[in-house]
Amino acid sequence: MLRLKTLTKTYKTGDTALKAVDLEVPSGQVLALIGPSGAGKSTLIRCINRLVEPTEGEVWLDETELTGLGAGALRRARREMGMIFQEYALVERLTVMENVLSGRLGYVGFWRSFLRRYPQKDVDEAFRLLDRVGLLHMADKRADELSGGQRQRVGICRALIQDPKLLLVDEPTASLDPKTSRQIMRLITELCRERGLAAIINIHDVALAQRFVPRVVGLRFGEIVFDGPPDGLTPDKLTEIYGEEDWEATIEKVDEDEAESEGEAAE
Ligand SMILES: Nc1ncnc2c1ncn2[C@@H]1O[C@H](COP(=O)(O)OP(=O)(O)OP(=O)(O)O)[C@@H](O)[C@H]1O
Repeated sequence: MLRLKTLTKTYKTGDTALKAVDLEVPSGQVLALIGPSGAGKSTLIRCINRLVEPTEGEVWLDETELTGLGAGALRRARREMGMIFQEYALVERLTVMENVLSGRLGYVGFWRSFLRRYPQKDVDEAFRLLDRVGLLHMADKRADELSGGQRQRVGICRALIQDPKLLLVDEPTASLDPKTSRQIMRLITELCRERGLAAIINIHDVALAQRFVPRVVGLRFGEIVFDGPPDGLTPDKLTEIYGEEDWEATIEKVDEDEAESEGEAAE
C-alpha cells in the first residue's frame, strides 16, 4: 500500500506543483494520473521516490515512511520502486541485456556492477523478462539499434528486474505511435496483473488511460479533482480537469479504439 499524506511541493521558483495531496494506492492496483501540462503529475511521481524532495507531507510505502529516510535507507527503499520513463533512459552504447541488468545496480556491489559481473540468477531472470516482452532475440543488440517500442520494452524489463512493489511510470507512450502506445500500455498493465504490482502511470492520452486502467486520478493545479473509474470521466469532469474542450471526440475515440483492438486480436 502506498499512502501520500498532505504531500506538498513548492519549487525554489515559488511554483507550488502539489498542494496537500492525499492519495492511497492499495497493493497491486494500477492507476492512471491525468491532467493538463503543469498540473503536477511528474512532480507527484518523483516526490514518491524522492527524485524531487517534497516540501511537506509524508509518503509511506507499506510500513516505511520514505520521506523520513536518510540516504542509505532511501537507496535501499528505492529498490522497491521501479521507474519507467518517457525517453526510456537507456544507456545507448550498452546491449539490451546490459541495460536490463542495470536494474540490479541497487542490489549488487559497486565492483561487481562496474565489471558487469551479475549473479547468474539475475542473468536468468533478465532472459526470462526479455522473453516475456518478446525481445529475447535482441538481447545482444545495442540499445541504439532499437525502435522506440522496443526501447520501452527494455525499460520495462529494467524496472521489473528490480523486483519492485510499485512501478512509477512517467509518460510511457508519449514518444510512441498510437498502435505501439496501446501495445506498451497493454504490456505494462498485464505485467502488473501477473506480478501483483501496483503502478502509477502518468499519461496524457485520456482514451488510453480509460481503456487500460481501473482507476483514474485527475490533477489540476496540484490538486486531485477526480478520483474514480474510467467511465466516471464524463465531459463535465474532463472540463473540470482540463478546461473547455470538445470531449465527445475523445470519448468516442475509445469506442473506435475498442473496435480496432478487436480487429488486432483477430489478426
Ligand atoms: N524543476 C522545477 N523547478 C521549478 N518549477 C518546476 C520544476 N519542475 C516543475 N515545475 C513546475 O511545477 C508545476 C508542475 O510541473 P510538472 O512537471 O510536475 O507537471 P506535469 O503535470 O507533469 O506537466 P507535463 O504534463 O507537461 O509533464 C509546473 O508549474 C512547473 O512549471
